[in-house]
Amino acid sequence: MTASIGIVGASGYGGVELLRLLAGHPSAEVVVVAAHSQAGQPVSTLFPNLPGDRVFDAVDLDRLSSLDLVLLSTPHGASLELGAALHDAGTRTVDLSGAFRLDAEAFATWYGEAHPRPDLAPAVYGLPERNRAAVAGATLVANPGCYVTTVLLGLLPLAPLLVPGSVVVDGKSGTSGAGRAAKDALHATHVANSLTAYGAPGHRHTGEIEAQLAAAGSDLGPVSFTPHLLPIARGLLTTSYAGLREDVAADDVQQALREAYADEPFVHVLEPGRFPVVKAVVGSNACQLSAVVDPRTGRVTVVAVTDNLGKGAAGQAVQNANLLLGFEETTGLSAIGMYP
Ligand SMILES: NC(=O)C1=CN([C@@H]2O[C@H](COP(=O)(O)OP(=O)(O)OC[C@H]3O[C@@H](n4cnc5c(N)ncnc54)[C@H](OP(=O)(O)O)[C@@H]3O)[C@@H](O)[C@H]2O)C=CC1
Ligand SMILES: CC(=O)N[C@@H](CCC(=O)OP(=O)(O)O)C(=O)O
Repeated sequence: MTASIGIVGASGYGGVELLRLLAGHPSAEVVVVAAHSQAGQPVSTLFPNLPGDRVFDAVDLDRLSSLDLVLLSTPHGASLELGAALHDAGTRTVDLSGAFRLDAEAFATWYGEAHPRPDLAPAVYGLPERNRAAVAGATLVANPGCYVTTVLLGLLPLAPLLVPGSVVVDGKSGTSGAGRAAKDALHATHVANSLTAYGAPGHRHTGEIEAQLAAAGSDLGPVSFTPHLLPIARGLLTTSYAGLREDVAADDVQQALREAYADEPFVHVLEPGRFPVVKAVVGSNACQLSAVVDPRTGRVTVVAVTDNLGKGAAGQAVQNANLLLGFEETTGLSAIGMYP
């Protein structure tokens, strides 16, 4: 079977990565590449890695709802509208934005606006390593945030071992995490040879991390999260610190991680003392992580890396699409990272 796929937001960074990945997918045909301001423009003008004469389509909901699956790689405002309409039409949809990741109350807190469709908030949370059965049966899937994916893959297996209120997360992202729209702070002259923090306290991903830890049965209370902007195009590294409960040994930490990911194709646990490298996962759907326990402080430090456009966005969206369409979960995602 070949599935007909539509991408909305194809002219953005998530969109171009979806196009790249799906070009290598044996059972998916991308029949709609919809954009907003770029509709009518040749794809290759924006994205030289996609030569040819294909032109960005305009958004046509009737056309989209006739497809096997739609990927929304749009700002959350557009996703709120399109995701709800596609859900109501019964069209399987993966939304890469934050529109449907939180319940309505948390959405209002972290996004500063009322959710227009509380009945869809939250949709099925598309972290396959935790939720693959629910994803497979869903109509609307909320793809997790890039920082959140990276943090959760490290913290979720350890959550029962941690002290509530003790979680501190430091995240660092390449500039493609902010999307294609030119922003002064992302200009090469600001970013190159530099490093800065932003958005703390109160970055939206804080609420998503807290909600997912609680949904997994480990309400660890408020989390401190500070993101930083790395002078690289893509790739993301998170360092999470948390206090360990009194009777937890360093071996318990390693065992929890190994057990959680023994059979996972995309999550690789490194031995303690080996730290993951961003470059090793760029271009792939992988997450690499490792944890070390400091007996002096009683805290664990978990370091994890992903490609923000891979496992942090488009790669994970393809993984979710495979589950929704009944394909092998890894289809089209076999590329390993580029190194050096
Ligand atoms: N970049 C990343 O690493 C990650 C991004 N995300 C999320 O994925 C989504 C896409 O991000 P990203 O690709 O980086 O963003 P970009 O800014 O690069 O792209 C946004 C896309 O949305 C389109 N768009 C804007 N407004 C509308 C609208 N009203 N209707 C239809 N399409 C619209 C744009 O079209 P046009 O250019 O033609 O105007 C463009 O194709 C966002 O919600 C983002 O938060 C999630 C995880 C990681
Ligand atoms: C570098 C950079 O600016 N990163 C973005 C990543 C967030 C993102 O992409 O948003 P969602 O995953 O929630 O949709 C930011 O911090 O806002």
